[in-house]
Amino acid sequence: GVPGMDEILARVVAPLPSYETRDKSPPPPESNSLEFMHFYKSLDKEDKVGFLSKLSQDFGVDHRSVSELSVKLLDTQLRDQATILQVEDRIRYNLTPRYKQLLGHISRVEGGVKFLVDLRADLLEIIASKTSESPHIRELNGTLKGLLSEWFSVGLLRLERITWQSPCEILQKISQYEAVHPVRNWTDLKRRVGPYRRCYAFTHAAMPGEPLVVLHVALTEDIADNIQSIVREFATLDSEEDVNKINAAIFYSISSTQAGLQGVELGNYLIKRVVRELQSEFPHMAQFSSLSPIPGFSSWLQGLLAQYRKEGRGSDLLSEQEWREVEQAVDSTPGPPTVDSLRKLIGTSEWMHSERLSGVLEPVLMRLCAWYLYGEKRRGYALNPVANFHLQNGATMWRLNWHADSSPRGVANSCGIMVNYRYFLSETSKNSALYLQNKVIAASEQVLGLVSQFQKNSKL
Ligand SMILES: CC(C)(COP(=O)(O)OP(=O)(O)O)[C@@H](O)C(=O)NCCC(N)=O
Repeated sequence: GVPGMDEILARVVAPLPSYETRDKSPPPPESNSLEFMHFYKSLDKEDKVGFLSKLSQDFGVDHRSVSELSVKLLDTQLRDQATILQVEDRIRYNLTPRYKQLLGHISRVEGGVKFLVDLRADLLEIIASKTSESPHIRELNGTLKGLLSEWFSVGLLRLERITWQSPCEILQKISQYEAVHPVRNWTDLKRRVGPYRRCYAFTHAAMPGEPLVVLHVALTEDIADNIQSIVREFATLDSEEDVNKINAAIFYSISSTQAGLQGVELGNYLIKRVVRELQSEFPHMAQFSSLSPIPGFSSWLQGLLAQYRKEGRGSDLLSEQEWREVEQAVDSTPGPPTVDSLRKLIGTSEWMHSERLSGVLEPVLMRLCAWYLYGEKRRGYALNPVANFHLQNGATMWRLNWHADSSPRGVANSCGIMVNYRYFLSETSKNSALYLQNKVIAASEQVLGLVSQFQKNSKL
């Protein structure tokens, strides 16, 4: 245990005022919140778990009073509506965890909201790492997520466009937070906020100077099919005159910066907000799409090949013709190629530089990748987290792009393939509902065609 923990909790976590005095009791002194924050920050990770367990378990809902009131409600079922509503309101009030009042008080002191965002990040880490399986910890996380969702609702967020004239401390953070295509140097960063580019972030008054989620956009003639043309291109010297070179907005990187705001859907709101911003700047713009990585495809593929080999079904993955082509292309290994030679082939990036080999592998890898994105599920939703994110937003799985990312990371993670999730504005809310409720994936003819090729080949 943590010395002084019980004492500080009993003193600082004010009891829930009685139902009768709920609107009349003054808030506890700000010093209580400040002391709580200071104490918590002084704890090491292990003690934080103990502290949060105690807070959530002993300072939550008074279960006895709720059950007593529930019995009363059963009695009054026969009474008039007013009485029933009264008892229900008492139950509603008594279902407020005692610590929820404390969280509200903390949010009103300087730096309190940021403290609570970081506290939720601790809770999420405790839950994800199964350090604690306590249902009270999960309940505390749920309560805090509810409060954060209210405080960070889209109406209270500020959209900021980041340019080369933005303060250095913001530009530095944009560079540091970039999670998808790491910024290499100042020149690289300058290009990402320069001509034919846009960079937007949501900020919140309670966390000044902190970009909560960052979206990088490329303004292009049509929907980009490779990332090098976006992040590798030498800075275009001309300014952004040529407006008819701008017909499409490509979201090529989005990153949330606060782990504690996971589940608050900031990225989705930012994309929709930026679309509106770009439509007002470029009224004729009609194409909005991501250019997304496919993290996890290569490792999934290695697993699939191993599984097929174990089950002796290796030959199912490729047609006779394709196996022969692979055999000819890798003339080094004697005898007919096996799944192993295919695994070795894909294990390095050599094949990318051989015109012949990549020609042979293209149809195979494209249909396997289409299946990975469209067919592989986790609890019914897309297994790939980036696909799941865009599909939840209502985007359409629109186009797989071969040789889209020739960087070592791109080849290692997804055999160089990237995917466009396209935002057809009139369809996003319908697609999002169909996906979330019925787990239906909106996909284009190209994607569905590749998926059916996989299914024909693998007799799945
Ligand atoms: C993709 C992101 C921005 C989605 O964030 P958000 O919209 O807040 O979703 P959620 O965290 O509320 O589920 C977030 O998951 C993230 O930063 N992922 C790592 C970088 C990436 N783009 O995959």
